[in-house]
Amino acid sequence: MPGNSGTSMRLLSGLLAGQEFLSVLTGDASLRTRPMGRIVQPLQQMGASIMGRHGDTLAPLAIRGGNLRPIEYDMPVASAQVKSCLMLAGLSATGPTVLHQPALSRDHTERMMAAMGAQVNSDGLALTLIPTTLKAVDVAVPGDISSAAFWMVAGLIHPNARVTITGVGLNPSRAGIIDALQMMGAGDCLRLENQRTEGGEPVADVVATSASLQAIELGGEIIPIMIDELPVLAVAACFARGQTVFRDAAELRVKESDRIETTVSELRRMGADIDPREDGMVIRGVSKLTGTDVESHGDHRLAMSLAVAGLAAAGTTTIHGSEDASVSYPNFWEHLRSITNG
Ligand SMILES: O=C(O)C1=C[C@@H](OP(=O)(O)O)[C@@H](O)[C@H](O)C1
Ligand SMILES: C=C(OP(=O)(O)O)C(=O)O
Repeated sequence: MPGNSGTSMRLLSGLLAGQEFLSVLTGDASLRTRPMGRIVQPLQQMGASIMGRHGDTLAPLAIRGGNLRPIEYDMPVASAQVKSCLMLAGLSATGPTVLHQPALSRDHTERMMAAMGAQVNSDGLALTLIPTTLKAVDVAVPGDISSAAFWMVAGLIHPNARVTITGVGLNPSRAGIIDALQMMGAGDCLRLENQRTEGGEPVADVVATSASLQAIELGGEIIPIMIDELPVLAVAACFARGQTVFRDAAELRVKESDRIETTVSELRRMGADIDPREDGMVIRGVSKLTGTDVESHGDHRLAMSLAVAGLAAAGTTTIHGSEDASVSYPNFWEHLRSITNG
């Protein structure tokens, strides 16, 4: 079955651009609509031969790599996927790769490559990678904060909840959701316990209990460090007092679904007062959501966000396409059952 991971396609393209053989990468209908020009164009500048549909901007991508030139590149989007793709290609270039980022995005690739012996220097928004052969290391992968975010929001918006999520990775380039929930007034209802460092990354247990949240305005540099959490934060905003605004988040339109349109349409079905904006959404808190039939639109994060909305809604919520959750969280429904059964 064709896959659905933009991250895999973009990172693999970077790796394959340095290999002297022909590769063809494709995916499901959603992945074949995701913008690939953002990686194809700089990889072509490095000398890789890449062809794709629609002027080399859409998969399937045919890549014949090898002999890459070093580039200095101004990244038009704050994307960790583009950055990681070019770093992987840069490993086999004939000189240093220099990237200028418009804003910081998650830095797991920088940390992991450095741990594997690569020379990676970050200076503000500029990043330089000197090509090296990586050495193998044992890696402890911390719990994924994007998956944990569903339980944080569930614990905060449910009227009678206490949820503990153990071993959550809190890398500062990923932890925007904690800051956003604190700005919404979560306070002691969202606590970090047993803070420690594992595998070079900050980790803690996160405890979320029922809270009274207030609206916030969110935009600018926090957006790339919590981009995948915006759909579930929209659910939290439905239960907050006042009007929440997300801006500078147009990237949501080019994820597995157009997450601005799909989050708005599905939460509206449940009674949310939510409007789309070109680069975000506006959500006014309501006293309750009501369970009904909703649709995942082939998007794992939407399926799981709707489950969280359903937990706090009155009546039954039926999520069509609930199996999509397995794209990033195969045990999601099992974990949901275990927290609801106490
Ligand atoms: O590097 C990654 O693994 C990811 C980066 C983000 O994409 P962008 O950095 O392109 O926004 C995020 O949305 C995606 O789910 C995973
Ligand atoms: C992993 C995700 O997406 P992608 O398909 O971009 O890898 C995501 O949306 O959380």
